[in-house]
Amino acid sequence: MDMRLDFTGRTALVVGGSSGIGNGIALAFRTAGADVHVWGTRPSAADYAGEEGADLEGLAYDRVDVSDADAVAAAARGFSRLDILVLSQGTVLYDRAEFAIEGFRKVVEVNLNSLMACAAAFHDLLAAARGSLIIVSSTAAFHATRGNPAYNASKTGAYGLTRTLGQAWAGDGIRVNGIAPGFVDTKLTRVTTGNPRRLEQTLRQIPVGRLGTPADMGHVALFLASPMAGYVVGQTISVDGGLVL
Ligand SMILES: NC(=O)c1ccc[n+]([C@@H]2O[C@H](COP(=O)([O-])OP(=O)(O)OC[C@H]3O[C@@H](n4cnc5c(N)ncnc54)[C@H](O)[C@@H]3O)[C@@H](O)[C@H]2O)c1
Ligand SMILES: O=C(O)C(=O)C[C@H](O)[C@H](O)CO
Repeated sequence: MDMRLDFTGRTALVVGGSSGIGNGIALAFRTAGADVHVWGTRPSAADYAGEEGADLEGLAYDRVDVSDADAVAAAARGFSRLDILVLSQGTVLYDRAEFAIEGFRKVVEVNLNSLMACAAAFHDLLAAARGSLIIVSSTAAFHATRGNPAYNASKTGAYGLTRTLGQAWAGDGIRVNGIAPGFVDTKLTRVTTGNPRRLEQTLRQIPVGRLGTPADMGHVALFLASPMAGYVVGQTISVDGGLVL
């Protein structure tokens, strides 16, 4: 039985790893010994300095806009090996902006289309490494959150993509799985957590009675990428304190 969570000598890339959930996942792989790269949207790692939930110490940062598939392919050519790819990029629009087609397209581009761009760009390296791809969707894949048609549809799409790539690429040696976070305290959810009334309503819906943390997501990502999950394919694990129940 191989119960090690030791990723020494492995290379990981976490898209969106410079903040929030992606950062929690990147730090988990860093702690487990991996050589960790992160992609984000700001010009340099220094632009995240001092921001809550952004620890880039020891992580190799590059600015890559993953909604540009050519930029993704070009950046991927800079890698000679990749064992673990985590796709944690995401965005959401408020004030009904997702009901207008421009807003809808913008969100789908980042939350769904870019997943395929990244996965395709790294397929060959992941196959050569018999590696692992982890897609971060959301419990919004399973229940509608008000006012976010593009967010919810893109997350349901991410869930479907995880199953489909899981099936299609298992034979290539790549295990594809997903994490569906519930409600995690990051800047994406500040609109809710920063409002005491909304925060209280949210907490009432979570059986364990607390928000999730990026570290909660990191622990599950380590498991999914490890040999302990060697027979887990195409699955999305809800990591939500019981929210979807
Ligand atoms: N916070 C939650 O409660 C929650 C719940 C469920 C799912 N999620 C999902 O988790 C993921 C991470 O979100 P988060 O909460 O950590 O928020 P976040 O805003 O901290 O993270 C989003 C990340 O995506 C990156 N990103 C956005 N657009 C990009 C682009 N065009 N190119 C490259 N990178 C881009 C950002 O740099 C950022 O690091 C998202 O997919 C989000 O939908 C979050
Ligand atoms: O993915 C989720 O469920 C989130 O919590 C992210 C968003 O903040 C929320 O869905 C928007 O209403």
